[in-house]
Amino acid sequence: MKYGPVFTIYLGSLRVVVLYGQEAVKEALIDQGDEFSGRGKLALADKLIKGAGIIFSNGERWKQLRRFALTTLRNFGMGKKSVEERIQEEARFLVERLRNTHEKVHEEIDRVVGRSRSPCMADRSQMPYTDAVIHEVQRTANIVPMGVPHAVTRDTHFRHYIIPKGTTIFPALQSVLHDSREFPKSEQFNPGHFLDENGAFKKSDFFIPFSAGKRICVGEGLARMELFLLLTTILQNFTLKPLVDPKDINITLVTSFVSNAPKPYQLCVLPR
Ligand code: HEM
Repeated sequence: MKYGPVFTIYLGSLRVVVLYGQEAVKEALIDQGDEFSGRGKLALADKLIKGAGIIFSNGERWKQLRRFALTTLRNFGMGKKSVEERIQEEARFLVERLRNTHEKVHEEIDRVVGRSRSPCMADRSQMPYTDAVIHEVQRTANIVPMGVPHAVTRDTHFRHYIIPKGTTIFPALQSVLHDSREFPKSEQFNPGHFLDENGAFKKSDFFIPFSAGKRICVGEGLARMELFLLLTTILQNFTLKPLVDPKDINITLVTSFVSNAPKPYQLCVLPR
């Protein structure tokens, strides 16, 4: 089915506007960031969370909670050395307990990090292939395909629409992460989507698993640090071997609530 960049659907009696594709999502969440910074309603979240916490709060309360969260995360050292050390410790702990994503990742880890020390964030810039693999995992296994709902904070002129204040907005992150203009054969897992012809890492404006604009994920820096340090530490020490041929593993994601999760499957963790 072909969708336009802005369309309306009904979830029961709730009228919802969906933003589809990179241009519409960027225009709304970044260029008109203020208007689209409200949080939309989710019946289940209303029932369970009752508007508490950052994710489902709005207005002044949200601003204060967000400021507080960012300051606390910064004080805690998000994206800085102290957290890096804590994640390295966690990764070493994992390694102690456990002792092929791809040979190329192993090769890069052996060349840049070696076997005698823990990987650190400074290594990432010299490991374009590993960085591209992590980006491609997040792109293909996007855990929040429709984004978390937003709401417009006032009557908003967007393209040729007037969107009434309070309307729920779903920025369809999946439509950006799977845009075939940016990611040819977008349904296939291919780290080459994030590499240029010389094998250097290539940034993409279409890579938005953490969303964009004023409500962008507060934990992005921490999550990206964890993904890099945990994956590299595990692969530095182990080869992961599925019990069946990798092409027979069903990687279709299971959707529940607003999130996607991979199906569980078994693999062997072999010391290298
Ligand atoms: C791979 C891991 C993660 C992914 C893919 C992810 C993705 C997202 C997405 C898509 C949103 C919705 C943004 C929007 O409303 O447009 C979000 C919001 C949020 N995330 Fe994350 N997240 C991750 C990890 C984390 C971590 C580790 C933390 C905490 C340290 C965190 C804290 C939050 C908070 C507090 C919000 C709400 C922000 C707000 O409403 O202003 N996330 N995240």
